[in-house]
Formats: sequence, structure tokens, C-alpha cells
Amino acid sequence: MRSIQGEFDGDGLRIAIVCTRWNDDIVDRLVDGALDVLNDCGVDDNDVTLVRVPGAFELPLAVDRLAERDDYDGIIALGAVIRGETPHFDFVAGECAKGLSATALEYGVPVGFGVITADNAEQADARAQPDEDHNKGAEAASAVVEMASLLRMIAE
Ligand SMILES: Nc1c(NC[C@H](O)[C@H](O)[C@H](O)CO)[nH]c(=O)[nH]c1=O
Ligand SMILES: CC(=O)[C@@H](O)COP(=O)(O)O
Repeated sequence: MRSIQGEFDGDGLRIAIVCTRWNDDIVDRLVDGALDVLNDCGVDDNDVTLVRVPGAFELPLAVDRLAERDDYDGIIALGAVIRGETPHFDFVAGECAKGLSATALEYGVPVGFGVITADNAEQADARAQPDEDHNKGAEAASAVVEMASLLRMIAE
């Protein structure tokens, strides 16, 4: 049986990170986690582009435009959607996830879903810790590097 699995080799990869200003106290820690993983994987800092949008609802449009440019081997989307008093949470989180997934499939570009969806600030904080195992940004960056590598292997 032949097995194909991506490697955590970021050499030569061009990566965009799109993050939100909403909940930036949390999201900036996701950015740090993502950057640490990209550095560990050997992605050159000069090959990383950081884009900031207002909130998670705006992530898909920015990611879509970046994917359309075909300048990036992977895109990491970072945000934190924290439930409030109304159903607004469901629409913001749902449309964000749906839009990011649609862009990945339309352009064939790996999009890391590094968007925390939490019922409260404590849950969000617990998913934005410095250690990679508790940082959604690190998780998303790792997935993007692996998928970019896998897609290169499949294309060979
Ligand atoms: N409540 C949160 C939001 N809400 C804002 C929306 O994302 C959007 O910017 C607004 O509806 C204007 O279009 N965004 C988050 O990222 N996190 C939240 O908890
Ligand atoms: C996820 C949201 O948009 C949410 O924080 C908004 O809070 P609320 O539902 O109380 O307006």
C-alpha cells in the first residue's frame, strides 16, 4: 500500500496570516503561536504576510482575495468569536467557517481555521496559551504547513 503524508517542512513556503482586531488581546496570542510554528518549520520571515481585518465575519473576504492572487502556498485565518446574549455568535462563527472552507476548495489553497469559537472569555483564553498544544494559532499554522507540503507531493 502506498501512503502519502505531508511534512512539516516550511522551506520556501509563502504564507499569509489574516487576523482580526476583534478580541485582539486573544488573537494577538494566536498570531504569536502561528509565527512560532512557522519559524520552527523553517518558513522565512520574509515569506510571511500579516493582514488585519475588523472581525471574524470579514476573514473570508480577505482570505478569498489573497487566495485569488495565487501568491501564497497557505493562508492562516485567526480570530476569536465569543458568545454574547444573542444568536449573533452563530451567524458570525458559522459564516466565517463556511466562507473560509469555500475559498480553500475554490482555489486549492490550504486555509488554516485558527478561529476560536467560545462560550466565554475563559474558554477563549485557554485556547490562546503560549504552548502549542493550547494555541489555536499554532494548530492552524501546523495544519497549513502540512497541507501545503502534501499538496506539493500530490501534484508531483
Ligand atoms: N462578536 C464578535 C465579532 N463581531 C463582529 C463581526 O465579526 C463583524 O466584524 C461585524 O458584524 C461587522 O461586519 N467578531 C469577532 O471576531 N469576534 C466576536 O466575538
Ligand atoms: C459573537 C458576537 O457577535 C457577540 O459577541 C455579540 O454579542 P451580543 O450577542 O451580546 O450582541
